[in-house]
Amino acid sequence: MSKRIQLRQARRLVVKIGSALLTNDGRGLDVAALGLWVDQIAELVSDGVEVVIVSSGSVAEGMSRLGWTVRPEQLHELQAAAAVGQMGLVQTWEAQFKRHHIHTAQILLTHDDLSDRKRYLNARSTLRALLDFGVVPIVNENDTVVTDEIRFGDNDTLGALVANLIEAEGLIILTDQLGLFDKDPRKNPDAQMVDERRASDSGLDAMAGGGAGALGRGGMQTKVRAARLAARSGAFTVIVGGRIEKAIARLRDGDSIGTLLLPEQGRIAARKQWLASHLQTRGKLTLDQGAVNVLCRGGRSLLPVGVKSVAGQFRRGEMVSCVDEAGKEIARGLINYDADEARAIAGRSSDRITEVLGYISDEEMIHRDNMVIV
Ligand SMILES: Nc1ncnc2c1ncn2[C@@H]1O[C@H](COP(=O)(O)OP(=O)(O)O)[C@@H](O)[C@H]1O
Ligand SMILES: N[C@@H](CCC(=O)OP(=O)(O)O)C(=O)O
Repeated sequence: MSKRIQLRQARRLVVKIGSALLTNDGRGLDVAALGLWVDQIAELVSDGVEVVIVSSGSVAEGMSRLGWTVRPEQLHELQAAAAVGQMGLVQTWEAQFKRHHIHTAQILLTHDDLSDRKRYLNARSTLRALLDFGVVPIVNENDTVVTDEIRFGDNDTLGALVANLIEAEGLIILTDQLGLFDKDPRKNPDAQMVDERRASDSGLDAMAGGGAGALGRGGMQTKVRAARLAARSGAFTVIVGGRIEKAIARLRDGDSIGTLLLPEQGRIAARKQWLASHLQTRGKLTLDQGAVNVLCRGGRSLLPVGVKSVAGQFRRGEMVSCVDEAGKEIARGLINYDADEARAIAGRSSDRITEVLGYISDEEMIHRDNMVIV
C-alpha cells in the first residue's frame, strides 16, 4: 500500500469527532472509545504534533443524561441538552488526557466569533497560547448562545474554520463510516470508498448527497464542504472511520485509510491569497527605512518601533496598509492594536507597550503570519 506523506509530516492537526461515534450511537458517552483516541492523540503530542480536538456529542450526551430518547424539536430544549451534555464531554476528555499528564481546555465558539476580525484574532491567540503550553484544546459550538447554528450548523464546518484559524496542515474527520463513498453506504451496499481526490472536485457533491445519520447534523455533504473550506488555507482533510482500530496512529504512519481530500495549493500560498483578498484597508502605517528593509527581506513581523506614523481609524484585527516614507505600499496585514493604541506605541520598543497602554496583547504591531508583502 502506498504511504501518504501529508500526515507523516504534519506538525499541527485538527481532529473532529462526530456525535454518533462519541456517544455510542446515542447510548451515552463511549468512554472506552474516547480513551483509545486519547491514547493515539497523546502519542502525537509527545511526537511534537500540536492537536486541537473539535468534539461533537453535547446534544446526544445531554439527551442520554436527561433520559430523552427522541431529539427535541424546541430550540431551547436542544440548547439545554447541549449544556448538560457538554459537562460530560469535557469531564471525560479531561479525565482521559490526565492519564497521559496532558492538560485540556474547553473552547466554545460560534461562527460569529470567527467572522468578527477582532474576536478571530483573540480566538487565534488563545488557541496558539494553549498549543504553546502543550495543552489540547477541546472545541465545540457554543450552543447556549447560537440559534441558527444549533439547527443548521455542524461541527464539520467548525473543524475546518479552526483548521484555518490555527493554520493546521490537516483536518481529520472521524466518523461512523470508513470514509467517503461514491453513494450513501447505509442505503447502497455496493457503494465504493473514495481513496483520494482534490477537495475542489465537483464530482464529490453528487456522492455526498445522502443526508446525515440519526445523531449527526451534517452527513457527508458538510464534510466535503469542510474539506473545501480547509483547503482554502492549504490544509488537507481525511474522512475516516473512527472505529477502525488505531485509525489516528495509522494515519500518522501514512496508511491509506479513509478518504484524503487535497488542497489545490500549499499553506503559505493559500494564506497569502486569503490575506490579499481582503482588499479594504482601514488605515495606513508609515514605516521607517529599517522596518521597510526588514519586511522586504521577508518572514519577519512588524514591530511598533519601526512605525513612524499611523493614519485612519481601525480596530484590532482589521486590515491596514504599510507604506514607506515616500508613500509606496510595502505590505498589508491584520493589525494587533486599535488605531489610538497603535499611535501611542508607534516608534517605541515592544518592552514599553505595557507601560504605555497598561497592557500588552502582542509584541508585534502585525504578526508575519497575518501579513502579505505587496
Ligand atoms: N457518500 C457517502 N459516504 C459515506 N457516508 C455517507 C454518504 N452519504 C451520506 N452518508 C451518511 O453520512 C453519515 C455520517 O454523517 P453524520 O451522521 O453527520 O456523522 P458525524 O456524526 O460523524 O458527523 C453516515 O452514517 C452515512 O450514512
Ligand atoms: N454542538 C453540537 C454539534 C452537533 C454536530 O455537529 O454533530 P456531528 O454532525 O455529529 O458532528 C453537539 O455537540 O451536539
